[in-house]
Parts: sequence; structure tokens; C-alpha cells
Amino acid sequence: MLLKQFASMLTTARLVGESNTECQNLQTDSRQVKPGDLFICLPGHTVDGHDYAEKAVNAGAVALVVERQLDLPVPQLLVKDSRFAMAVLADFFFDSPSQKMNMIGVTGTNGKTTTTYLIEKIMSDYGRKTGLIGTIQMRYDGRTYPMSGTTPEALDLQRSLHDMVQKGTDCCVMEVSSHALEQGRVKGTNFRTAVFTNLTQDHLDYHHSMEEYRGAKGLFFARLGNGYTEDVTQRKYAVINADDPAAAYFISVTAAEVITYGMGEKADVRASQISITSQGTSFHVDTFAGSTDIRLRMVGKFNVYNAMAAISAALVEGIPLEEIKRSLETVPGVDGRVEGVDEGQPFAVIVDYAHTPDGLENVLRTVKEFAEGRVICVFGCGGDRDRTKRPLMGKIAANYSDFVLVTSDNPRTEDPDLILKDIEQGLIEESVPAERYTMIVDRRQAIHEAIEMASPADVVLIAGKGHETYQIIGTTKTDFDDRIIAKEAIRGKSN
Ligand SMILES: CC(=O)N[C@H]1[C@@H](OP(=O)(O)OP(=O)(O)OC[C@H]2O[C@@H](n3ccc(=O)[nH]c3=O)[C@H](O)[C@@H]2O)O[C@H](CO)[C@@H](O)[C@@H]1O[C@H](C)C(=O)N[C@@H](C)C(=O)N[C@H](CCC(=O)O)C(=O)O
Ligand SMILES: Nc1ncnc2c1ncn2[C@@H]1O[C@H](COP(=O)(O)OP(=O)(O)OP(=O)(O)O)[C@@H](O)[C@H]1O
Ligand SMILES: N[C@H](CCC[C@H](N)C(=O)O)C(=O)O
Ligand SMILES: [Mg+2]
Repeated sequence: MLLKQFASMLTTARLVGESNTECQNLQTDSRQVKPGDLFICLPGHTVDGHDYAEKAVNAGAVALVVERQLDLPVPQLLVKDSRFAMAVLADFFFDSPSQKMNMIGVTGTNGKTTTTYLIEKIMSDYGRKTGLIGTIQMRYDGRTYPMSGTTPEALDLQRSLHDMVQKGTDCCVMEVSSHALEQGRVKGTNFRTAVFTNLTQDHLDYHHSMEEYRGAKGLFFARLGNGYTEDVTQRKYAVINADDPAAAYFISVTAAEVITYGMGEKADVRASQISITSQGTSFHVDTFAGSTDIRLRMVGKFNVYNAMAAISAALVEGIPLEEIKRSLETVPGVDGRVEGVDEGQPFAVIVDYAHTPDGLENVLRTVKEFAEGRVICVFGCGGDRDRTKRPLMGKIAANYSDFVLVTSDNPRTEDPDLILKDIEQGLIEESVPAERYTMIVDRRQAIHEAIEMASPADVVLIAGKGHETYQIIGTTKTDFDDRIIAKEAIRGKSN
């Protein structure tokens, strides 16, 4: 594609140099540049891509997208905002893939991965060729791809969506994080349905206040189309958890048709008669398209919410409620979410991905509902992430468990001991006696000790890392899987 064609997509951009330069591909990372690339200079949070433009040119970049003109011998497209330009150019270069599929996005503090998995299952069981993008992986057309975060950068996202379209995918369900919304990673992605799960504390290191965090999530609903049509396939839907205090805000910022779900009388999709056992959760659901009883194989009231979000998104795709029920009832669970580790031991071991105060409270409440013995909780908090959630999670762990083992969860570049101390602050504030908790920096040791102390009928909950297969200490990622360590500990248990 010629540089002038890219330039034509940005009305206020100024092209300096040879406009007929042929650009083979788009790139934002100088380390990945190939000869013929158009290199987009992004000012980042840690470094400025403009400082790497020279390296990009040396590696073969034939032109640049810049916010300020650089003294380099290649044509340059001067733009006001290179992140915005990236979104526009990526959409253009990859031929607007999100307009060729039904795009369903899920945002919220907790439950995004679970909800996207449920939607993907329903859609594919119904015969739709479905793509999935999120924390655990990206998958489509029978293949899976690893992810480095939850929501890809605009350029990577459009490239992946384009490939999905090429492979015949007709619908894509993806997690949309608040970071992604704030950074414009999904600008240009034409969503048909935007789903909101819940809003509770997380990421205050990045968003600074709950209001700012809510505002970032609100962008998803505010950007959801603003035109109405008789054509049902072109309509836009905001699927909102009516029981969350932020619901009214999201409803107020969207122009799309709102579908609410929840436990209250007024919700468009309502659950009632909820019954939870250690084997699963059953409930009755009333919707605008009929009523039914559903028996999930997943435990936890929060999974009833995730299921209702999925039901709502699937109903607007025209999938009959009975088909939705059939699919939901076959989902065994999601990798690393309330996942049992079973080596035939007489106590339960559960690995879960709860890494926020609300997530931890929900999973502990659920575990308490069916625990016949003590609840032993192993957890930690990520380094280089929201510090203020640490004492809150300490309090919650203490309030809902009989014994707490505070340990490391990806300390990253922070001192692991100090992270543990931040968590301990919450336990101290709750006046938890020293014999009810311990602090063990080494996560493997903490898991071994938790399992060593378990008696028949106890439940050991290992929270925070779920599906993760690594521990990040400093900038080094080493193999670490809670499930494997737990199995190892169960097999080596002395009593
Ligand atoms: C705070 C944040 O979101 N940062 C993201 C951001 O990094 P950044 O702005 O710091 O980028 P940078 O390193 O300063 O680089 C700026 C530019 O210079 C370029 N560069 C850099 C170095 C070089 O040698 N050459 C070069 O060209 C980079 O490619 C980039 O274009 O852009 C990068 C590229 O897209 C992301 O990898 C990075 O995610 C970091 C690793 C991260 O940890 N993000 C987390 C917080 C995140 O986004 N999480 C959410 C999930 C949260 C949830 O669960 O709710 C997610 O969606 O993943
Ligand atoms: N609807 C929900 N409400 C509250 N907690 C939930 C809900 N769904 C799941 N959880 C808890 O949160 C954990 C993470 O769930 P999930 O991975 O689905 O969330 P996520 O929003 O994708 O997280 P991330 O922000 O890391 O992508 C689960 O292991 C469970 O403990
Ligand atoms: N998407 C979340 C995942 C947190 C998982 C936890 N294991 C951690 O590393 O803090 C984040 O990046 O904040
Ligand atoms: Mg997720």
C-alpha cells in the first residue's frame, strides 16, 4: 500500500517526503521491523517510540508515522496522535475486519475470561465459526495462540481479526480491559455487543480513582454506535449487570439498546431459585425470549452472573434459549477458575484466579458454602500493580478463612517481602491472631505447607494465579503452575 493511501485516511495529517513510497506492513516495535515496513512511533509509558525510529529505519523501515518531524532520511506522516493514527491505519490496512464479523466484547473487573468462554461455547455449539481473544489465549479455526496480556494493541488486534476473517470466522468474542479502553487499543473495532460484568476495585495504580476506572470502562459503551436500523443484524447492544452500582452510569452513556441481567424483578434476563453445591450451580432464568432451568457444572453465585451475561449476548445473536441452556450445561469450567486438583486426597484443593478483593471474597464465600472442614487460603498480590488492594485482600482472606498463608504472586520488580507486609497490614487491622496466619515468600513452600496442614474435609484454596504457568520475579519469568505444585504436595504429604 502506498504512503499516500495511508495519508488519505487522516484528514489533518501532513505528509513530508515521497508520497508514493510502497509500505509492505505496519510495525510499532523497532525490534520487529522488516524491510519495507511503515514504522509508527508511539509515545509509551516507559519509553518513546520516536527514540527508536532511527533503529527502525536502519532495520529497513521505509516511512514513519510521527507526532513530530524527525531528522531521518525517510518520508514521514505527521499526525497529532500516533495511537489514534495506528488504530485508523491498522483498520484500513487490514480491511476493517471487525465489520465482517459479529464482535462481542466483555469488560468488567472480574468474570471477563469466564464470560467470553461461555459465549464462545454457545456460539460454536450453534454452528457459528467463533474466535476468542483474552487473558488465557487467542483461538480460532482450531488453533490457539499465546497472549502476553488480555487485550492486544490495536495493530496486533486488527491483524488477528483480519486473519480470523480469512479463515472464515464469522463471530469473535473478546475481553476488553480498562487499560485497552484507556489506551485506545479497541478504537476502530466495530462491536455489535458490549457486555459489562461488574466494577470493583482493581488497577488503581493505573486509573488512580474508581471514578477514573469507571470512566475508562464507560468508553466501551459510549463508543458503541449511534445509529438505529430496521436491520436486526446491524443493531448494537449494551448488556449490563443491573445489580452492579455502576449499571446506571453505563446505561446513561450508551446510545445502544440496553439489555439488563441480574437477580432483580426488572432485569430483562433474571435468575432466581439459585442453588449451589460443590458439584455445580442450578438456577431458573426468565428472559425476553422465554424461561428455563439451567444446571451449571461450575460453582459460585458469580458464575450465575457470568452465565446470565452470556445468555443475554447469545439471545441477541438469535440463538434459542434451549440451545443456550444445552451448551451452558456442558461447560466443565474454565482453566484455572475454581479448578479442583484431585489426586484422590480426602480434602479439596482448588486453584482459582481471584486476584482482586471482590474476586477473592466471591470465591471464598462460595468455598465456605460447601466446605465441611476448615478453609485454608494461600494467596498473594502482584507486584507493580495496585498496592491499595493488598490490605483489603488480607482482610477478606482472614474474614473468610480459618487459616491464611500469605505468599508471592508475580512480585515483578517489587521487593516480595514488602508486598507481603502490605497484605499483612490488613490482617493486623482485623486483629487476626498470629496463630491464624503465616507469611511465606516462596509460593511453592506456601502451597506445600497448606497441603501439609490440611485434614480430611478441609478445603485448600490457592488463589491468584489460576491458569498461569509462570512466576515473574524481577523481570525473569520461571515455570510455575499452582496445579502442578499442589499435585506434587499432595503426593508427598506426610499424613
Ligand atoms: C501500562 C501498559 O499498559 N503498557 C503497555 C504499553 O507499554 P508502554 O506504553 O510502556 O510501551 P513502551 O515500552 O513505553 O514502548 C513505547 C513504544 O516504543 C516501542 N519500542 C520500545 C522499545 C524498543 O526497543 N523499540 C521500540 O520500538 C514499543 O514497541 C512501543 O510502540 O504498550 C505495550 C505494547 O502494546 C504493552 O505491552 C504494555 O503493557 C504492559 C506490558 C502491561 O503490563 N500492561 C498491563 C497493565 C495491561 O495492559 N493489562 C491489561 C489487563 C488488565 C486486566 O486484567 O484488567 C491487558 O489488557 O493486558
Ligand atoms: N462475575 C464475577 N464476579 C466476581 N468475581 C468473579 C466473577 N467471575 C469470576 N470471578 C472471580 O474472579 C476470578 C477471575 O475470573 P476471570 O478470569 O473470568 O476474570 P477476568 O475479568 O477475565 O480477569 P482479568 O482481569 O485478569 O482478565 C475467578 O477465578 C473468580 O474467582
Ligand atoms: N490481568 C491482571 C492479572 C493479575 C494476575 C495476578 N497473578 C498478578 O500477576 O497480579 C493484571 O495484569 O493485573
Ligand atoms: Mg481475563
